[in-house]
Amino acid sequence: MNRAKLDSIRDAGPAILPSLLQCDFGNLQSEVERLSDAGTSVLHLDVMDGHFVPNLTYGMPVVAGLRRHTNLPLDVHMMISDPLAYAKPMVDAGADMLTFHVEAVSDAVDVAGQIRDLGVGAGLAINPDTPMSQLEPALDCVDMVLVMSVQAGFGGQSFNPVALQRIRDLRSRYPDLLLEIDGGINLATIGAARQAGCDLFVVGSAIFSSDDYGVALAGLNEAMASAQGAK
Ligand SMILES: O=C(CO)[C@H](O)[C@H](O)COP(=O)(O)O
Ligand SMILES: [Co+2]
Repeated sequence: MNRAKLDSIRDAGPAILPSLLQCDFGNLQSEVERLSDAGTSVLHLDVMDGHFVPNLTYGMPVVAGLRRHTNLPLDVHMMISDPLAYAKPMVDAGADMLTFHVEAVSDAVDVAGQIRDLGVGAGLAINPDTPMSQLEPALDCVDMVLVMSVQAGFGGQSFNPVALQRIRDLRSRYPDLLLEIDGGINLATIGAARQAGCDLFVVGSAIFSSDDYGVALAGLNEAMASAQGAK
């Protein structure tokens, strides 16, 4: 199945993952081509159910449509109340990494195991207000931790620096764990996140507010690469 793509996500790091949340959904195929031409190596897809978060985006048909038009690995951020109900349909649609929220489930170890059994990577996300202790039981059972630097649900929010200390702590305890950060990442914040030890940087507004995705990505890559103390 898709675990080879998990390796390509891991190998891509440090990398910027465009979040399609703020793209032109009327021209999705062309948006993905523009991102691909600009050097994107992994796409981040925000799935919201209007229940776990007060916002609604898209589901399997859009993921499957993207899958038909790109070979890029698809990193699916599931902001939904019942991730297991949609895990297999999402994998069948073409997801390569399924990230669920620790706040949404009662047994993250079980959910991660069931996702991995589907042949894809399992990611575990945590909102800024949730105690890190909630991650503990599952940290040895996931392929990636997504540290939210905004409250999940909307693009265009301001970066919450609590994420930096969280990344630092996780990095010092788990040198090889894939770490992703999501929310408010831009030219002013990406360097600190890299310095903290992050591998994957989800970026929405800071790319889609630009007319030229190549220029936006080049600037972000430069800011990331020049951060001191990177892993
Ligand atoms: O998960 C998300 C929101 O819950 C998005 O991935 C994130 O907000 C990206 O957008 P921006 O860079 O504008 O913050
Ligand atoms: Co996201």
